[in-house]
Amino acid sequence: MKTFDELWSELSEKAATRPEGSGTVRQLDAGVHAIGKKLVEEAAESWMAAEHEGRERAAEELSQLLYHAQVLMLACDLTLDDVYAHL
Ligand SMILES: N=c1c2ncn([C@@H]3O[C@H](COP(=O)(O)OP(=O)(O)OP(=O)(O)O)[C@@H](O)[C@H]3O)c2ncn1[C@@H]1O[C@H](COP(=O)(O)O)[C@@H](O)[C@H]1O
Repeated sequence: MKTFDELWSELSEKAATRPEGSGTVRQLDAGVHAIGKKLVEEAAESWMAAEHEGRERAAEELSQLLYHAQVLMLACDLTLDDVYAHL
């Protein structure tokens, strides 16, 4: 298990060091359009899971939504503070 902040640190490090085999690096290389599509897909899957598949599946899909939101932030060169400024 990891927190949102821990995941952010891990993904920031991956983006900077670009280790071989990282799915995050692969997605960053695919670009904002591809990452955005993935984010929307995970949002839809979260919605469907919440409405039809129960708490555990909703939690799983929402975790993927958070992951892809962080990847999109990295692709846009945004920091957590940039986003938090709008909360
Ligand atoms: N939390 C996640 C995470 N959540 C979702 N995903 C990605 O999102 C995909 C989930 O999408 P789907 O369920 O739609 O599955 P899928 O359609 O089979 O996936 P794809 O074919 O689109 O890859 C997974 O295959 C992963 O590629 C994640 N990939 C990585 N992480 C974490 O990110 C960290 C860094 O990962 P790497 O960059 O791969 O080392 C690690 O700690 C991981 O735990």
